[in-house]
This record gives sequence, structure tokens and C-alpha cells, in this order.
Amino acid sequence: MIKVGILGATGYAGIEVVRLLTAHPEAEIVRVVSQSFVGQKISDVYQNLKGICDLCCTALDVDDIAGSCDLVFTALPHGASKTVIPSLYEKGLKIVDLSGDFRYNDPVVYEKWYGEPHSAPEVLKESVYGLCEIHRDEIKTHRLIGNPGCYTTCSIMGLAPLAAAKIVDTKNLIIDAKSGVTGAGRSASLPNIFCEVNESLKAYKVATHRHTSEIEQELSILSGEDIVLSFTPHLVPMQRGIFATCYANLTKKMTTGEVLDIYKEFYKSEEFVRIYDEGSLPEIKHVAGSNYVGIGVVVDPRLNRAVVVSCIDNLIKGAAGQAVQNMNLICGIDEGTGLRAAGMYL
Ligand SMILES: NC(=O)C1=CN([C@@H]2O[C@H](COP(=O)(O)OP(=O)(O)OC[C@H]3O[C@@H](n4cnc5c(N)ncnc54)[C@H](OP(=O)(O)O)[C@@H]3O)[C@@H](O)[C@H]2O)C=CC1
Ligand SMILES: CC(=O)N[C@@H](CCC(=O)OP(=O)(O)O)C(=O)O
Repeated sequence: MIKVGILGATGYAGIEVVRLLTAHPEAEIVRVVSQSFVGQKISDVYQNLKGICDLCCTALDVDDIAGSCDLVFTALPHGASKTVIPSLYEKGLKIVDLSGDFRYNDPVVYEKWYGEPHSAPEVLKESVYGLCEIHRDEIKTHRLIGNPGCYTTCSIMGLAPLAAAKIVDTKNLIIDAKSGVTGAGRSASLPNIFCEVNESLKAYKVATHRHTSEIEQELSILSGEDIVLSFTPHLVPMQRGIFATCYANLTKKMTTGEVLDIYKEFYKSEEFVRIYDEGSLPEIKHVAGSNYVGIGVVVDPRLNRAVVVSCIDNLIKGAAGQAVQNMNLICGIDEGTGLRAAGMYL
């Protein structure tokens, strides 16, 4: 059994890791770490876990964690992760970090988008970007994983086949993405309370959202060109889900069927990717509660433009599910273990 600790277990992403691991046959949760709920049972904080996981929350004590765990998930705010991870890494632990702190190949890019220097650039060098479908072989040989963001997983997976095939104009990519409110985490903030969000729809951080840099990093690697793109996030009144509509101008005349063939080939061995047949498109309901990505494509022949629709559950494929997928990879066990449940349609 892999002995696992979850730091930030009381947050929305952390508690999804806890929930998924309670049904994982090869992992045993030994520590649930919190800052506000030390001494309280995790099942008192989230009562759906009563009788399933009744561990008490402990404080963040590196020696205690290193002495009891083989692997930790750090589901902490960015900034907090880069403070604690160097000492955990030094102790030899395997680490899957759900924050933005270890997702970058270049600390200068991190500083530009996160507004402060990376305090552990040497440790950053040891990390790998944990988008399993794109970096599987590298992930298997590392023990520090920068688990991708929710918007980024959805957007990169939606555009990766086009970037890799080099059949799009890389200067004009546009991603219009929508998130459910759990994407903002559990701590209450005025713009995210029910009456502010319900029956409304808003764009935010237009042209400045930090996920832009993560998407650019990965699509640039795939295409072999420096990509700069437009990314506009929106908040929608649903609990879970990311829905990205991506617009890409094709550099040669292609039909929807031809573009879909490229997607089917690119993802042909991927258990968690569903490419929709021509004429159908994914919806949040098709992926919510699951580790699946749904991708559909329509080519607009008047503009020779591919419109790609990509959907995930932000807390699962966009966070905890992908983190467990990464754990499985770095621990050398079957990648889909504990992740094969269908989602919740209703
Ligand atoms: N929500 C989502 O859809 C996604 C989130 N992420 C990332 O996952 C991470 C967690 O996000 P999320 O679960 O949404 O956030 P939440 O606000 O819901 O949870 C944050 C967690 O971190 C703990 N925490 C907060 N500040 C500190 C600190 N300074 N030191 C130690 N622990 C701290 C909190 O502890 P306590 O409750 O005890 O106060 C809580 O357990 C973030 O980096 C986020 O960007 C990534 C992808 C998707
Ligand atoms: C709806 C909402 O507020 N979403 C968050 C994304 C949170 C997240 O996933 O952050 P990381 O992936 O960078 O860890 C935001 O836009 O900041």
C-alpha cells in the first residue's frame, strides 16, 4: 500500500483527493493536514465521509509527514506550496502538487505571471508538468509533479492535436473558457457567493489570467513555435466543470471529419479522453464527477476555422483525478486505478 498524506485536505481540491483515495485499492490515507481544523475529524468537516474516512486533521509538520508517508498531495494555495515542498522533497517523498508553483519550465515565466520570484528554482527544475496524456514517460521518472490547472488541462487537451499536427495559425488562437464556482476554492469571497453568481455570467482577468502562460508553455512545446494566445475565463453558476470553446484557424482546407481523424489518432490509446463523432459535442453533464475529458470539433468551412469544444470536471480531471493519475504513474501502478467510475449525469 502507498501511504499517502494530503496537505490542504480540507479544501475543495484536497477533499476530492481524499474522496477518490478512499476507494483506491493501492493507497492508504495516513495523514490529512489542515491549518484551520487541526484535531477535528475530516468527516466532521465533510460529513459525506462519516464512517469512510474518520482521520483527525493534523498540523503541517514536515518530520511527521516524512516519517509516515511515501507520497503527499499538496492541495495548498500557490505560494504556500513552494514554501513547504522543498523540505518535503529533501526528505525523499514523492509529491504531487496541485498548485501553480511547480508547473513551469522557466522561473522567469512564473515570476511574470505570479508577481513574485520563485523561491525554490532549484526544486522547480526537478519537477515535471503532470499532464499525463502529454508527458507520461517523463512523469514516470520524476517524483515531483506540477499537476496542471483546471482551465489549462481542458484547454491544452482541446488544442494539443492541432498544435502537434502543425495545421493551425499559431498567432490567432482564442480560448473562451467557463468554470464552475468550486474552481475558486472554498474560502468565501464576495464575488463568489451565491447571490453574486447565480443567474449571471461574468468574464474576469481578461488577457491577464495566469493560466494563459501555462497553456502557452505547453502548446509551444507541442507546436515547436512560440505561441501567444487569447484566453478569457468566465464564471458560471454551476458547481463543477470547465467548458472551453477554442477557435483555431486552419492553415490548409480541411473538413470536420479530417480534423476529427487527427484527434482520434492523437488520443487513440487514451483511456480518459472521449473524442465525439461528427455532429455531437460534449457537455459538462457528460464529464462531471469523472476523470474524463470530452472533446468535439466542428470546422466552419466559411472561415476554414476549427471550433473545438472541450469539457472536464475541474475538481477531478482538472485537479484531484489527474493528481491520482499522476500518483499511479510515479508509483508504477496501472494509471487508471481508482479513476474508472462514470460521472454523475443528474
Ligand atoms: N478548485 C479547483 O477547481 C482547483 C484548484 N487547484 C489548486 O489547488 C489548490 C487548492 O485549491 P482549492 O482546494 O480550490 O482551495 P481551498 O481554498 O478550497 O483550500 C485550500 C486548502 O489549503 C489550506 N491552506 C490555505 N492556506 C494555507 C497556508 N498558508 N498554509 C497551509 N495550508 C493552507 C486550507 O486549509 P484550511 O481549510 O485548514 O484553512 C485548505 O485546506 C490551489 O493551489 C488551487 O489553485 C487546481 C485545480 C483546480
Ligand atoms: C473559478 C476560479 O476562480 N478559478 C480559479 C482557478 C483556480 C485554479 O484552478 O487554480 P490553479 O489551476 O492555478 O491552481 C481562478 O480563476 O483563479
